Amino acid sequence: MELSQFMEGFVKRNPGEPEFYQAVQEVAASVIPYINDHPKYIKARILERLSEPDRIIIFRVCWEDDRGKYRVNRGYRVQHSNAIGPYKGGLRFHPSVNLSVLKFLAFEQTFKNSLTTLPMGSAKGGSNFDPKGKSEREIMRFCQAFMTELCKHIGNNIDIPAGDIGVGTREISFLFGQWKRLRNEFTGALTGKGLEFGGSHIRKEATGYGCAYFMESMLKHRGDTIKGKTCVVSGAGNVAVFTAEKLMDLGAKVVTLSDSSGTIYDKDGLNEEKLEFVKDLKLFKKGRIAEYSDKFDCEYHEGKKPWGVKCDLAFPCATENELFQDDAKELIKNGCIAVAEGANMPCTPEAIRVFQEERMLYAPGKASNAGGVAVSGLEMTQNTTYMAWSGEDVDLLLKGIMADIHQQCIDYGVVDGGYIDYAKGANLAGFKKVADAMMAYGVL
Ligand SMILES: NC(=O)C1=CN([C@@H]2O[C@H](COP(=O)(O)OP(=O)(O)OC[C@H]3O[C@@H](n4cnc5c(N)ncnc54)[C@H](OP(=O)(O)O)[C@@H]3O)[C@@H](O)[C@H]2O)C=CC1
Ligand SMILES: O=C(O)CCC(=O)C(=O)O
Repeated sequence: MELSQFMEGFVKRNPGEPEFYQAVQEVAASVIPYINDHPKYIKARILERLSEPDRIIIFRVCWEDDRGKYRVNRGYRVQHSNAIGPYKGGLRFHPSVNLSVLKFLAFEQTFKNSLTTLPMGSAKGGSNFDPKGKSEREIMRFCQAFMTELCKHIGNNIDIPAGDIGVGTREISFLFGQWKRLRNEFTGALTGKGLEFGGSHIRKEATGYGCAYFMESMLKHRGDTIKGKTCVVSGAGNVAVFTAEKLMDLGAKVVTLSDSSGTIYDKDGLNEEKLEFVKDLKLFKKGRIAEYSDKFDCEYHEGKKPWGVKCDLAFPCATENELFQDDAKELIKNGCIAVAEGANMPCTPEAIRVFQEERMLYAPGKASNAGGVAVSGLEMTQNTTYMAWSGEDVDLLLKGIMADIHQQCIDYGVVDGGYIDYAKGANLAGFKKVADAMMAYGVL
């Protein structure tokens, strides 16, 4: 099988979906040489089947704003694969949400969830609803309207949504409340819930903590450590702040955060007080990161990303395609030795090529940000056994899972000269488990 031939057919079947092409092409480039060596996968058309979602649900979400005006948004759930477990993946509320974005995210989730070692299939969903500037009551009404339709398609052993961009604990709480009301059952059909009603300790921290743990594993494998390193982090949401928190715990200096308006550059580095300010500002008050520079008197670069700042380690934690080829070159010029993706697909293919040609440590999101969904899996286990584990216990399990994912990347990712191609390793290890399950089921 040839990559170009496969992609030609794929693009024809999915017109106008650039993010989906990007994600599929990246995986197909790693997987095709492997399946050419294992023709049973070609005969079973596993790659064609794996790049076609099981099901896509699209629905109208009608709600009333605070002025009594009726509003209409579009809701989606892409149930990509339940080959190795129930559908599982986040919900995104952002004006940029469309089918291409959700299909790429659900596709990526397939390999990520496979890597976690837990029995989870893959999905992604959301809406083009923009939470910015909406009152809490508007957000609640929207979430209730969204769940009124979504509840017909999810459930404990069917599909278990969680948060993503624009969907944090507050939104999950509104969604879960409506689920419970409509279904008249208290089951853990969403993860990322509040601790009082079935949520897991460390879920909100897990994606960021896991990303820092993954970086620590990559550095350790090269005989190095996070301690003393200067780090640039993009974003200022859930993933970014908890990546920064764990990096600081591990002895690093974090000098940037950003949002869609600009970047703060704090030469002295964040500390506990500053990070608490950011959590309150971005996760609760939904303010702008520029307010950090007013409060702590540091540089603010309007409209800029953090990639021009001198650093040892970089963590893109905001959104897809936020780090381009020139940014990658700039990072290398400024001394950066390693990149771990907290976001999904934040580096463009050209940027990744630059990192890999330089033999830098580069961790793809499907490996380095898998800690979030892994702890979601642990939340599901706690819910179904009516248990609540301590934060220490969950953190220990998270560390073990991230170390296991790192090992899988090594097992499948060693290339010429001993360089670890973490992207290839993650794609192949993630692929093999799902593909073998599909083979076992026969023609489905
Ligand atoms: N939450 C989770 O558990 C997981 C999340 N991820 C991924 O991590 C990334 C961040 O998610 P999360 O932290 O949960 O989301 P949040 O909504 O908490 O934060 C998103 C952050 O990214 C910024 N951002 C969003 N869109 C853009 C854009 N188009 N350009 C520039 N900045 C942007 C936001 O800025 P602003 O405030 O201005 O909008 C905000 O700072 C996403 O790629 C997500 O898919 C991956 C694994 C798990
Ligand atoms: O916790 C989950 O189910 C999903 C998290 C997520 O959306 C992701 O891994 O991208």
